[in-house]
Amino acid sequence: MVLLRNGTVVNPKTGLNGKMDVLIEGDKIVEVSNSIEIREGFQVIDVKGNYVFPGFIDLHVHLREPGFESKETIFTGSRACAKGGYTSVVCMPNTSPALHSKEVLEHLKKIIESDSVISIYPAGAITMNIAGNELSNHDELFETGAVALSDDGHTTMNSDFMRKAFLSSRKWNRPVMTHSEDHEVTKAFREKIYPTNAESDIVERDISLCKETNGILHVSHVSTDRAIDAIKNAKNEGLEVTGEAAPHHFALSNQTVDMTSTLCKVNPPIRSENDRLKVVDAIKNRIIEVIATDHAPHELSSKEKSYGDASFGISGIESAFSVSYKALVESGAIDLMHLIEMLTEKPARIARLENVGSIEPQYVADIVIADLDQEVLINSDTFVSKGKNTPFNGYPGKGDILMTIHHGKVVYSKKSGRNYVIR
Ligand SMILES: NC(=O)N[C@@H](CC(=O)O)C(=O)O
Ligand SMILES: [Zn+2]
Repeated sequence: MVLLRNGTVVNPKTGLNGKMDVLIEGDKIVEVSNSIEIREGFQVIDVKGNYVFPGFIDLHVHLREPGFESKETIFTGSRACAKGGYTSVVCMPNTSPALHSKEVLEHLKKIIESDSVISIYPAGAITMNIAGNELSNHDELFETGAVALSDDGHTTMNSDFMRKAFLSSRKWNRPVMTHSEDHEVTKAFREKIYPTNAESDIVERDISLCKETNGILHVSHVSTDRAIDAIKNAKNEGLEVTGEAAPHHFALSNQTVDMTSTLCKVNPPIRSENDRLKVVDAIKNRIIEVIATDHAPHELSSKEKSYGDASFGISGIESAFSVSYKALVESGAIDLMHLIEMLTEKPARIARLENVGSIEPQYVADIVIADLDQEVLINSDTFVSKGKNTPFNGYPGKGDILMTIHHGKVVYSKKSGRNYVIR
């Protein structure tokens, strides 16, 4: 039995916010109450002065395996997630081979079982090779454990295939997760920043297909004014449409970073201050309900190229919490409970993950302990991810992850447990 003592528990699902002890037995939480008596055989971790949250859940990460092991592996990526406070993530299918068949998903599952320190749930590809030419077998993907369908950066341009994906989403009660980018528009912008309409047009198309098919849509990394309006209207109409935002879209804008640097090259792009403020506003108003990192690790050599040739993406899982706490809570946009809801309860609900995302009896013991007084200057040299590609170097974050517990086991501890008195 492990007893987390004297911490401040913030748990959006039950509305709990206060000093509480948490008792863990094996991989489950068994008790949450004001004061739990220490009994023989308890391992006590005194977390006085620190916060206790449900383990974070990220609906959009790229862990690169199989196929791109020089960028990240399940081994390195899962440890990077643990260091960021994440205990469950949904990994995107743009691997090689793509996550488009039972065979590939089963192969990935084996790697996860042997190498991962956290829970990793795959998103299956909508089309074979995420190439947009042939549908994958959605039933087979869901039967093999996919929690969503997505072609991610390779937007499914064929509307009929998208219709089929939405019909599968309703049949399996699982979301289609879309990276919205009209390739007909962006192909003319190879050397330049992609325009907002490339995103907004596809979000509008997908919402209308979702409506027509009664599907389930989760819009990934939303970054434009018009996409947000479309999601807001869809929600008002009662459609099952949700949206997520990435830290680089609500914390950075083209006013604050050097947009010619390839470290800022990401899809969708970092946009104007007006778009950034609109994303923050949509978070405040719960039009955007989830924070997802779009963790996209790359070797630095693929960034040390001309702008047009460099890879898109930001390695974001290890900076996400400090950046989000600083940019959203310290700035006064939202309160701590709301931030934790966006990192735990809401993503659990959207991905239909059961018994995670809350600190309550019978839930899985996925827990993160944080020091919210700690300033954290983001420094990619400290990343355990293979991807050091971030525009956040030097960003003055706030809030440090001290310990991450997955299924009752400590999978990350800032100083190998020495932060705490363990008796
Ligand atoms: N988001 C990114 O900028 N990059 C993603 C791919 C993608 O979604 O386009 C990646 O896999 O690196
Ligand atoms: Zn994407």
